[in-house]
Amino acid sequence: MRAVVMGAGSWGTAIAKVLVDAGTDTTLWARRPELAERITRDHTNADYLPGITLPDGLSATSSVGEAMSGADVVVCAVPSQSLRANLTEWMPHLGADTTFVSLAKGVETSTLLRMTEVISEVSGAPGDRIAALSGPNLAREIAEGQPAATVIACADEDRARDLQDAFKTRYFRPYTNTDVIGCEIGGAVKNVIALACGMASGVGFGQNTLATIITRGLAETIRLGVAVGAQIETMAGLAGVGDLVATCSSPLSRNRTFGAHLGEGATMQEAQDATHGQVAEGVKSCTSVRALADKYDVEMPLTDAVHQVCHSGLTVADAVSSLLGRRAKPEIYD
Ligand SMILES: NC(=O)c1ccc[n+]([C@@H]2O[C@H](COP(=O)([O-])OP(=O)(O)OC[C@H]3O[C@@H](n4cnc5c(N)ncnc54)[C@H](O)[C@@H]3O)[C@@H](O)[C@H]2O)c1
Ligand SMILES: O=P(O)(O)OC[C@H](O)CO
Repeated sequence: MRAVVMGAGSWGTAIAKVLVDAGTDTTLWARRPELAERITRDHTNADYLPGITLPDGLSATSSVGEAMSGADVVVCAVPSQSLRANLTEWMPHLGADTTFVSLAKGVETSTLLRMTEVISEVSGAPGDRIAALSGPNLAREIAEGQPAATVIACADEDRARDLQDAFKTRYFRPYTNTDVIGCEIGGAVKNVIALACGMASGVGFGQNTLATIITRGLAETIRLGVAVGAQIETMAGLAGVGDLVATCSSPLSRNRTFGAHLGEGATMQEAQDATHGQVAEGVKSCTSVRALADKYDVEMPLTDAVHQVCHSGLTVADAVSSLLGRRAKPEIYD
């Protein structure tokens, strides 16, 4: 198997390292030629993973044709909202039987499609050739070789098992799952909930508040997931609660950090500037997740509050009052 990872940000670079460590022949594509040169020459990606030494066997290129030549597996590691445009540019270089692996955690704002649906629409590939990889996987920790697990979800179980072999190392343990919808909804919604946790922590609230947001965030994830066809067990797994807990708890999370800036009183622009060009997917996906919830008539008050803070000028303090002022109800309801 030969893999190409398209996108040399923090997760693309970390997952390329995983693939090489797993013994899979892998090339990394970077948009900027100078970054590709530095990765190949110095075995570092100082822009995204400073201090991490990349394997000697990993080379990078900024040529799409060179990167994709002979690749059986194309790993899509660009942000959700730019996946469609990137994939359209890559199309002339794709092989006929390519397997796609989506790493992006988001829902397209213009169409409300999940990332595997975008890949299918643009490439024409059937769903059984498209997998999603998702789990509690903060890029830096994985790049450091800290033990973690993930989920590789694909409708074709044999293909998922082949990918499991291609990504499995002594520190990175992929599980297979056929519930692609559940994995993608879990990954998209947790970014929005991590923004809420960051806001709470920025305001100065402690662990009770965080646990409340995580747990009620999981309830929102499950309600939306079930409505769009996901299995509840997936949301209780690594790509659901696992990723939710990791992202909502870690200062390494860009989404949580973005929310913390807002909670501390920063403007959206100031919070954006503080990301140094790295993507906090939930900022855009709160709009599409909320629209998806509206479409399926699912109640998602935390998502709604995050959306209003990010896009309608609601203050974090007013968001808290509004959430706590909602009518009383049972914990579990349809
Ligand atoms: N970083 C993580 O810990 C992590 C872990 C799991 C999943 N993810 C997901 O992986 C996806 C990629 O995230 P990342 O962490 O690598 O992001 P990043 O911000 O570190 O890097 C994004 C990469 O995409 C490129 N890029 C940015 N905008 C682009 C555009 N318009 N067109 C083409 N390329 C563009 C950048 O140059 C960079 O190489 C996101 O959906 C994210 O949610 C990230
Ligand atoms: O840094 P974030 O907030 O994009 O989260 C990274 C990963 O998705 C965690 O699994």
